[in-house]
Amino acid sequence: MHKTFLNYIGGEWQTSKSGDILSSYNPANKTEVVGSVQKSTREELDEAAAQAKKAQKAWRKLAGAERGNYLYKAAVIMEENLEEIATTMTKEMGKSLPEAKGETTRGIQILKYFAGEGMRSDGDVIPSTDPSALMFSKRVPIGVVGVITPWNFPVAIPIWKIAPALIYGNTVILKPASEGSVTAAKVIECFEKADFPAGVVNFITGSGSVIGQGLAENKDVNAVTFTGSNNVGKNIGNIVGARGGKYQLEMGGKNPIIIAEDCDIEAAVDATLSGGLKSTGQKCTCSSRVIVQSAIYDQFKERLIKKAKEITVGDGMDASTWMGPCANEGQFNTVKYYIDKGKEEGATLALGGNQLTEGNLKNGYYIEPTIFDNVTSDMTIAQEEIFGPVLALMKVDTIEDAIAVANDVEFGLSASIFTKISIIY
Ligand SMILES: NC(=O)c1ccc[n+]([C@@H]2O[C@H](COP(=O)([O-])OP(=O)(O)OC[C@H]3O[C@@H](n4cnc5c(N)ncnc54)[C@H](O)[C@@H]3O)[C@@H](O)[C@H]2O)c1
Ligand SMILES: O=CCCC(=O)C(=O)O
Repeated sequence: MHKTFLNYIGGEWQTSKSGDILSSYNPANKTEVVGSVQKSTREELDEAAAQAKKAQKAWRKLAGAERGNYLYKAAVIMEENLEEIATTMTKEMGKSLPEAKGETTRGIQILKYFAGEGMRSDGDVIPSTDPSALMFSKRVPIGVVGVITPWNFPVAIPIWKIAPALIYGNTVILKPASEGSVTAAKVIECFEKADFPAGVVNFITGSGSVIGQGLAENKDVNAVTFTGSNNVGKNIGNIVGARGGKYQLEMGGKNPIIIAEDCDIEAAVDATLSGGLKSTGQKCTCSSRVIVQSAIYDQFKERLIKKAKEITVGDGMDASTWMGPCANEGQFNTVKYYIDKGKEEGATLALGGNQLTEGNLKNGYYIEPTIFDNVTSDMTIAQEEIFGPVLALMKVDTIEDAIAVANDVEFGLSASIFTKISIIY
């Protein structure tokens, strides 16, 4: 029997007056409901903002060390619940259980790090030309911070936004992506158990266009921190900026991995598969453009395909699974769209490209590890973020060409290179 989670506003778990819920389904087993959350209204968001504003007055006055104690306590409670949180994550968005445990551990470490931040220097003394002047900078809270997060890292991303905001005396309202909301609710339960004062940590679920947009528009929300897709992020930045609020946007990527001719090919193959296909390619940092020097192109491609064929695809809860399903139906359809687009535009499908339907796989959103060959920069699959298990192999002659191809996209997020020489560019 699955559980329906409530909003957490002003220190109380509350049912939405809408009477509607949103359910999260297991992408490895489409008919299994992992849990449900509230489909909240704009009025409930306004209430959360008012509560957060009220609570911030006292929260900002606590010593940093005292705020740090709350964060540390939440981290310890999360540690006690690590297994449950990670299992929920795997069931809700499909990443393998070891990856989900790794992410939960990362969230705990981030909380502990920021707990310590309450005892570290929070400013600088700056030399002045006037000997009688004391010039200094000091970090001060902004007020209420709205936190809008995606589904691909449903623990680490909310925490890496919430923890720094809280330690400096801000209060927060978290609105997670619907497809990661049940996992996020379990994290918020740990914050509740850590006894944060009412209104310091608030949690509200619902659609992006109502609750996400509402956070961007609400004047009591002094800053918005967002991670997600480019279009949504740009819209949020415009809305918050227009009302004089502060905003922070972390968005998509189309990241290159350069394979130089002098590299250790086995190490480069392993890194390409891990960087491109772990979490089913659903990372902003996923290295989806594999730029290979022509001298080793065929050798590298052959090794890459051979090892990619060995990848075990399945339910993230199975110990033998290396790669899970796409996180949801929308993402599954997007990946299929880009595979068709790659074929249409003349890239050669060197491996995969199909839905997997054998045995239990038929119940989930599974796509084979997919490798395209002969990809050029003008193709859509070389320019747009796919967010799926699809690698694009691109052949270049020189390192200079490789760097030019690597830079030939509108994105700039992460990049890697496999070589034995130092490159100064
Ligand atoms: N740069 C990074 O650190 C980073 C990290 C993780 C994910 N991402 C990016 O996130 C994307 C995948 O995540 P996603 O599909 O959840 O992204 P998304 O943009 O669809 O959703 C992100 C969040 O925004 C909310 N939202 C949707 N519409 C909104 C609106 N009109 N106004 C306000 N909020 C709205 C969603 O409900 C969700 O909480 C990818 O592009 C990926 O690269 C980036
Ligand atoms: O999806 C974006 C976050 C990427 C990340 O944290 C990672 O690759 O570990």
